Amino acid sequence: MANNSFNVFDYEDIQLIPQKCIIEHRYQADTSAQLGSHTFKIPVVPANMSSIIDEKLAIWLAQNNYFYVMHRFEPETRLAFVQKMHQQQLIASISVGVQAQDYLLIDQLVQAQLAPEYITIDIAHGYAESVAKMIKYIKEKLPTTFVIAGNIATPDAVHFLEEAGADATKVGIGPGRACITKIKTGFGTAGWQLAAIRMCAKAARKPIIADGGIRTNGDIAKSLRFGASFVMIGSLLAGHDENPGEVLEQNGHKVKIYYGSASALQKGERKNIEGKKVIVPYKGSIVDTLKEMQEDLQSAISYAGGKELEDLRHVNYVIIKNSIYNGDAGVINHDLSNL
Ligand SMILES: NC(=O)C1=CN([C@@H]2O[C@H](COP(=O)(O)OP(=O)(O)OC[C@H]3O[C@@H](n4cnc5c(N)ncnc54)[C@H](OP(=O)(O)O)[C@@H]3O)[C@@H](O)[C@H]2O)C=CC1
Ligand SMILES: Nc1nc2c(ncn2[C@@H]2O[C@H](COP(=O)(O)O)[C@@H](O)[C@H]2O)c(=O)[nH]1
Repeated sequence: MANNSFNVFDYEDIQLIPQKCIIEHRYQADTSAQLGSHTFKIPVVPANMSSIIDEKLAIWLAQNNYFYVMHRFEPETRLAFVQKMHQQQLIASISVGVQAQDYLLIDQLVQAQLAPEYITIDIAHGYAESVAKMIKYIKEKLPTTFVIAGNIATPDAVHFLEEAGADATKVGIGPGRACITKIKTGFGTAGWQLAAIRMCAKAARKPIIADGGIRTNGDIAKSLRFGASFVMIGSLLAGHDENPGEVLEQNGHKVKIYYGSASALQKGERKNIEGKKVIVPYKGSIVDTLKEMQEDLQSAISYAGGKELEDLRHVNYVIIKNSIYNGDAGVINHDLSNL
């Protein structure tokens, strides 16, 4: 792929074309999505970031049949977390890196006879031997665990991780709202994330999780159209009562803080910083936001002329650069709350 450039597009450049409706009501559209041996309510997973998810939210998500991935930034709590989830007969889904402590955790899980249903290997540059080695280690020690590996940006990387044994790959380098990778390194899929998903999905033999850059609920349907099986979301699922952190006040408005996993705030030092802190509006309960995501997906399925998520995958589309805000592309915060 070196020295090549591509015709690319992103979420705001695409509109999906409606087909004849075949359902009488939107509630008849089935948004359930399978990953591994479990089926979840919607094909959406909150980002495994410490400003998005904590143990309490993980339990609520699991109890309510949403897929979740716990973050890896309190490494010493992970073993007890898996134990706690299994005691409650809930799915355990955790994150690991590629350091010695992560290998130790796998050994401890084996010793305790605790096999999490899902392990996500979460590192910034996932097209790496270190990730292949960790995939193989998990697959050898915990063969029943579904392994998600990332993050990556290219078909080559998809092949590499699938060859190593990954059950799913996570695509997206730099499109995140709290991300500054593009600015700091010149690399990534920021600005062409949807095209990257398409390229990776065409190459993939296993599910792809589209990670980062989702700014509206319609972007979820678009991700599925271009081959994603699931979508990982940070900023759109930030700012709720259930997200970690206090509700603050700024200029008379309630807000919360959303920060990147590679931000100084997360790392506690200024070393290899590729993330930032973002102030997001306070949005109330995540229950309502997730419900609205499901309703919007049901509506999307109906526009696709279908009755399940699979029907979104075959609709036609048009590419019109920056068209979706009807010429109002200058509106960058995409605040739809007063419509
Ligand atoms: N999706 C995305 O666009 C990005 C996501 N993140 C998230 O931030 C978190 C923390 O990431 P971070 O602390 O930066 O690194 P990681 O924790 O991801 O680093 C994992 C390992 O990879 C090594 N490494 C080699 N090259 C790179 C590279 N270009 N970028 C990062 N690591 C590299 C690191 O070594 P060493 O530290 O010695 O270099 C380290 O041993 C993770 O959760 C990650 O997913 C971060 C950046 C981009
Ligand atoms: N480059 C960075 N990417 C990061 C960082 N922290 C998280 N992330 C990625 O962003 C998505 C969420 O994106 P959003 O657009 O929905 O907000 C998350 O899942 C990670 O992949 C970071 O510090 N730097």
